[in-house]
Amino acid sequence: MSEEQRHPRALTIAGSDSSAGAGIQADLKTFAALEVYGLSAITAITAQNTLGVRAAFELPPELVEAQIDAVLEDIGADAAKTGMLATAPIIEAVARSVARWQLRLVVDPVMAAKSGDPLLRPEAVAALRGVLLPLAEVVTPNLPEAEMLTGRHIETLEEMREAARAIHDLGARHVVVKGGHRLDAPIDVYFDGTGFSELRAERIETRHTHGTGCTFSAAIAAFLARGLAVAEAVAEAKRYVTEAIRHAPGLGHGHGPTEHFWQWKQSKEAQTR
Ligand SMILES: Nc1ncnc2c1ncn2[C@@H]1O[C@H](COP(=O)(O)OP(=O)(O)O)[C@@H](O)[C@H]1O
Ligand SMILES: Cc1ncc(COP(=O)(O)OP(=O)(O)O)c(N)n1
Repeated sequence: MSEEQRHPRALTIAGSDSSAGAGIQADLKTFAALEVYGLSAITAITAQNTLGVRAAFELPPELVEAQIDAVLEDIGADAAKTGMLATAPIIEAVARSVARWQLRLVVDPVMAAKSGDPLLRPEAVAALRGVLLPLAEVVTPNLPEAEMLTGRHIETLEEMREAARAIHDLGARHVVVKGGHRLDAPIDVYFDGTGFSELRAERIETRHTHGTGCTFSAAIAAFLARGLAVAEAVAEAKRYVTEAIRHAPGLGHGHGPTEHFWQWKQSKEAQTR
C-alpha cells in the first residue's frame, strides 16, 4: 500500500469563522494537529470574532453538495463531521451526500455561538432531528442543543442520561451530551445504545472556550479516521479538547480560541512512558 493510500483523511462540513476559533478553521486545525488530512465543504460564511457574529451568508445547498462530491470523488474520507448547517435545505443536501457516500458521520448539532448569535434557522431543527440524526454514528449536543432536540429541561447527570437515550431514539448510534455549560465540573455523558459512561475532566477557569464544541467533534472524527473505535475516539477527543482549552493563547476581547499546536504528540508519548 502506498504512503498516499494509508494517510487518514477527514471531511468537515461546516461554516467559516473569520476569527478561526470555531467552524471550518477549528476543524482543519484539529485534523492537522492529530495528523489527519483535512478536507472541507463550507456551508456558510460568517463575519465573527471573539465577541460575536456580525454577519452570516448561507451558501446554496447545491454548492455544498458540489464541494462534498468534488473532494470525495477524488480523495475520499475515512470519517466526516458536520458543524454549522444554517438551513433545512443545506441539511437535506448534506444528508443526501452522507447517504450516497456512506460516510461515517459525527454530527455537532450547532445552533448558536457562545455569544448567543443564532447559527441555525429555527425551522431547520426539525430537519436536523428527522433527516440528519438517523445518519449519525456520533452526535455531540451541548446542554441547550440537547434541550432543543428533546424538548426537556436538562441540568443533572440523570437528566443528561435521559436526554442521551431520547436522542439515541432519534436514530443516532452514539450520543455524547456535553457538560461544558454545567455550573460545576464539565462532565460529558456518553451513551452507546446499551450503557452509559461519563467523560470527566477538571473545569479550566477561562473565558477562552470559543469553538470547544467544534474542536471536540473534529477530534472525534479525526480519531475515527485513524481507526479508533467510537468509545476510544470519544475519550481521546475529550483529552484533546481539555488540553486545547488549557493552552488557549488568550486572544481577543471576548471568548477567545483554544490552541491546537502545543505538541499533542509529545504529550501523548509522555503519558504512555
Ligand atoms: N472550562 C472548561 N474546562 C474544561 N472543559 C471544558 C470547559 N468548557 C467546555 N469544556 C468541554 O469542552 C467540550 C465542548 O463542550 P461545550 O463547551 O459544552 O460545547 P459547545 O462549544 O458546543 O457549547 C466538552 O467536552 C466540555 O466538557
Ligand atoms: C462558523 C461557526 N460554526 C460553529 C460555531 C460554534 O461553535 P462551538 O464549537 O459550538 O463554539 P462556541 O461558539 O459555542 O464557542 C461558531 N461560533 N461559528
